[in-house]
Amino acid sequence: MIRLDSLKPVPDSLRGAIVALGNFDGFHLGHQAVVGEAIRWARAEGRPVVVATFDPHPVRYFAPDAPPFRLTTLDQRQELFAAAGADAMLVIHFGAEVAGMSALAWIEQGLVGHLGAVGVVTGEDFTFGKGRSGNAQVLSQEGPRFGLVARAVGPVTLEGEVVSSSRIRDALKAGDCETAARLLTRPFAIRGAVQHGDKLGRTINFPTANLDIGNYLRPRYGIYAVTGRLPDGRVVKGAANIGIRPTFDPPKELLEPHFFDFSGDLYGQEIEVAFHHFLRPEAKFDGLDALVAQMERDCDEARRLLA
Ligand SMILES: Cc1cc2nc3c(=O)[nH]c(=O)nc-3n(C[C@H](O)[C@H](O)[C@H](O)COP(=O)(O)O)c2cc1C
Ligand SMILES: Nc1ncnc2c1ncn2[C@@H]1O[C@H](COP(=O)(O)OP(=O)(O)O)[C@@H](O)[C@H]1O
Repeated sequence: MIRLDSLKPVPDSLRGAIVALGNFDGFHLGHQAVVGEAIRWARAEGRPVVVATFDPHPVRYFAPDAPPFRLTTLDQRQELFAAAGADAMLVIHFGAEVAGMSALAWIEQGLVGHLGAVGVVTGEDFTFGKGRSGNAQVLSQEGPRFGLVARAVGPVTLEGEVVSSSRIRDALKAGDCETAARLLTRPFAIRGAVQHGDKLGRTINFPTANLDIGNYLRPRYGIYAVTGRLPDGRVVKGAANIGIRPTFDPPKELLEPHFFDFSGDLYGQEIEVAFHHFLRPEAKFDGLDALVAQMERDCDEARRLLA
């Protein structure tokens, strides 16, 4: 799949596209409905489909000190959009220039001028442009002057409530991976390169692949039943600690999965850890024996839950 950059020209083959405009972090059920509508429309007219996303997230620009909240990285989003059937992902670099563009400039210069789009799909509540003055109604009123047709997709509900990124974040902050997975249609997963740690895990027979949590939303700290996707595509089961490992000094924020029935060198390799079930909060243990005994119970429980 092609990755387009809002600062670079768009290849001719992608002009005349139907664009799904949004942020689509998480690519939850609601996002899937917007992108799905763009894909059906494009297929019917034999046009390419471009899915837009922002980097950094506009909230990061307006509130630089807000705690991390991302549900996916750009790479994860690109794979999800590709699997849904999109032809390209457009990364809109969100800075002072984009933040200051009027809704009309978004339409005329961005969607039509830069991208050459002929159709745009958004969620009914999506806003864009300076002062959030742009929305689905503005797109359908002003777009046709520039040859752009707009469609809006209504909210998707699940279990009686609208699906939203904040609902997913709230679930994850409460350790409720199961709800998050239903709204996302897949488990929340953190991807990263395995780093070197204290080399203590192997001495207690629980090696853990250490990952930085980066800009991801922090799920409730604690121990989880997880699966890991390894670089060769293999999926392995495991138990992971996410948090500051209070038994150890100094405390350090990490995601540390121990995979069952696996041995191998993962250092420097990119893996993805999916969160399936919360087991317990992190605890501070008096000594390694007590910690190891608890880790054995955690692994038993994780195996049972993942069976
Ligand atoms: C399933 C599991 C549960 C763990 N629970 C805790 C815990 O409750 N408290 C804690 O301080 N460390 C806990 N740890 C230990 C640390 O995450 C990690 O294994 C230890 O710091 C050794 O790390 P190393 O990879 O840097 O050698 C747990 C690890 C695993 C795999
Ligand atoms: N079953 C396993 N689960 C996780 N990592 C494993 C496993 N077996 C081997 N490893 C390797 O061992 C490393 C972790 O060993 P550990 O002693 O905890 O060292 P560190 O402190 O550097 O993380 C991982 O990064 C990975 O390369």
